Amino acid sequence: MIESNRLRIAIQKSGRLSKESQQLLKSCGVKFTVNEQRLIAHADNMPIDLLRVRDDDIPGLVMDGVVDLGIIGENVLEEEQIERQTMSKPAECLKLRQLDFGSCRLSLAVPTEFSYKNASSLEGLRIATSYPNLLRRYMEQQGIGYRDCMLKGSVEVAPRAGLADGICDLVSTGATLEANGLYETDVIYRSMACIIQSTQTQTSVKQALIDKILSRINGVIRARESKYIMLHAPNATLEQIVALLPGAERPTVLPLSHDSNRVAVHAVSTEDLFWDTMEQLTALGASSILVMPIEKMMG
Ligand SMILES: Nc1ncnc2c1ncn2[C@@H]1O[C@H](COP(=O)(O)OP(=O)(O)OP(=O)(O)O)[C@@H](O)[C@H]1O
Ligand SMILES: O=P(O)(O)OC[C@H]1O[C@H](OP(=O)(O)OP(=O)(O)O)[C@H](O)[C@@H]1O
Ligand SMILES: [Mg+2]
Repeated sequence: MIESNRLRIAIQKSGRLSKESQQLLKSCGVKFTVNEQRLIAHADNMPIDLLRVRDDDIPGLVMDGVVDLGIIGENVLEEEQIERQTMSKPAECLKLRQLDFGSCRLSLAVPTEFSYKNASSLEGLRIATSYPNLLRRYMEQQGIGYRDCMLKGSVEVAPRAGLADGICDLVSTGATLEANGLYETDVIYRSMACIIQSTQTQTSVKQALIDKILSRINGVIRARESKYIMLHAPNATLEQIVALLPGAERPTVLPLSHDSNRVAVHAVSTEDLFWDTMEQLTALGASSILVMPIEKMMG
């Protein structure tokens, strides 16, 4: 690790993970301003530096101990790990936790006119991908021989351009596949963003700061997944109403002034309250139902 008493965190400079990575750190109380031209952003209120890089570089920076933490898609992490293992390079890092964004899957896809039965339909054919290691692992598991066409971008256009017969690329809504006349056949890897730590973090001061950030991330994600619910419930249906609140434990029940037939119920729910549950609550006589976001949670 290059000596520095400031914690270094690598995040994607620009792309699918950059806004949410920055937002997550801001929600954890790290104050910084990003200058689009600059590689490094220094936090004003904590000894933390953010390194803004291509996402492909993040796992290597963490595994080589150049930075302490990184926020990265599990797909890129796993790809780099296999790559480094094959080349006998350091491939160790600690996955601290999965995050709540960057959800996508790595899938095989073929042109709409391709008659596909299973992965063996691709035997001997050429597959374009930016993830040669994850693709190879899957095809080896299936016992299928294929040819690689390594592309860093524009993978979806490869079949139409005559470069490959099929592709192995990231899918979220499927809109990009559809726009390119392709359909998804096999999901080979499901991915979310995650936060990783170098195994070389040296000082206890830095480790304490990492522990603090991680505990705050846990709080931010728990809060994002939770809702604060307030409603008025008739005494007669109180039990049924409380039972309908998703994941709510021990709600607070308060008397209402000038109304002895109803009570106010306040509860923290670990899930969103969906419209159909709201309608069931109303059918049980609940009124003044308020569902509010929670900003922070701890303890
Ligand atoms: N459509 C998507 N929806 C949600 N998450 C996605 C989607 N596509 C990719 N991701 C996740 O975001 C990560 C970054 O995707 P992005 O397309 O920004 O990468 P990139 O083009 O390789 O960027 P870079 O310029 O940093 O190399 C992916 O590795 C994956 O984990
Ligand atoms: O299934 P969809 O919702 O259409 O998403 C999938 C697309 O999203 C990603 O690319 P991105 O848009 O991030 O651009 P990129 O090709 O520059 O990486 C990914 O590489 C796919 O091309
Ligand atoms: Mg990349």
